[in-house]
Amino acid sequence: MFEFKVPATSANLGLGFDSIGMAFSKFLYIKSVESESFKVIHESKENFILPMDESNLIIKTAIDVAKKFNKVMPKIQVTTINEIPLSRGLGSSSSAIIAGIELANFYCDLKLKDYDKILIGSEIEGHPDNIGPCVTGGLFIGSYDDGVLTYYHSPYHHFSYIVSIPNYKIQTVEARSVLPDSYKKQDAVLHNASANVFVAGLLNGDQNIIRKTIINDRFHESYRSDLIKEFKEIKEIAKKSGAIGTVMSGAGPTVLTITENGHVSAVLNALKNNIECDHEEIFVYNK
Ligand SMILES: Nc1ncnc2c1ncn2[C@@H]1O[C@H](COP(=O)(O)OP(=O)(O)OP(=O)(O)O)[C@@H](O)[C@H]1O
Ligand SMILES: N[C@@H](CCO)C(=O)O
Repeated sequence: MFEFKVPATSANLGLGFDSIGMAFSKFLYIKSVESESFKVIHESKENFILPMDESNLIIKTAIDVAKKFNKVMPKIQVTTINEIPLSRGLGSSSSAIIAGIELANFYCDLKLKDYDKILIGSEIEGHPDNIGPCVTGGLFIGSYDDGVLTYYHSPYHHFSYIVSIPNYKIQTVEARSVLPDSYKKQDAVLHNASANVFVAGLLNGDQNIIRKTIINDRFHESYRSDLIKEFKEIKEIAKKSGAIGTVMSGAGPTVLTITENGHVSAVLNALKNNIECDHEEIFVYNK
């Protein structure tokens, strides 16, 4: 029997497109035992739509990773309890990929280090911003390009967080298809400069820096705002009630609001009173 959990993650944090992510305390729980065939038992209703055989992303990843190391993945039965909503911008696909990597690592004795797990996961996802914090917890800042991975991570204790989770799904591929192939120099320069300062603010817990820079994304949010009809309104209401900043969580439709500690109730109540979707405080998961 092998049991573990993988956290939800929120990617981008606005300016860190495909690079920054944070782990949060909602989990994909996995229990596995060797079996006569590959089988996935879903204990959470929302996951009943997912495959139960080796075409399931968790099992498929485990088989592929074992193969990559010239091993054969033994047949297992996996039972999942999943608190991470599917296709809502909270990193469900990365949690499934990391679960598959952990299973291959355990059953094939691959002795993978965190770096190896993030590298393999990034190869599959194409970017490390959800995969990274799934493995490290806390705050993750990374870059991945053509097999080269570099990252920084650390536990994170600044600020409080609210997620607003609309009741519809957006597939990441769809949300990426609306992005342009290139950006104007003026936009790229503003985004880059703001992102550099934003990271300094993030690492130092400097809310004034975050307030001023988080609004300067030029890479994805404006292109995706037609897909997330609540985004502009959530942002305005959160700002009026004193929040530090509001961003799309990953590829959406979940929206993430950052507030000062002790100020969550005011923002949460304002959101609950004005916008119809699930709003809840969510906590950073530090390993
Ligand atoms: N627990 C799981 N088991 C098997 N497959 C899963 C699981 N969770 C997610 N998936 C697969 O990942 C897909 C969702 O991936 P997608 O990238 O669209 O959204 P997301 O990862 O939730 O959002 P984001 O990347 O924006 O944070 C599901 O439709 C399913 O195919
Ligand atoms: N950085 C990714 C996260 C979702 O997988 C995106 O915004 O498309």
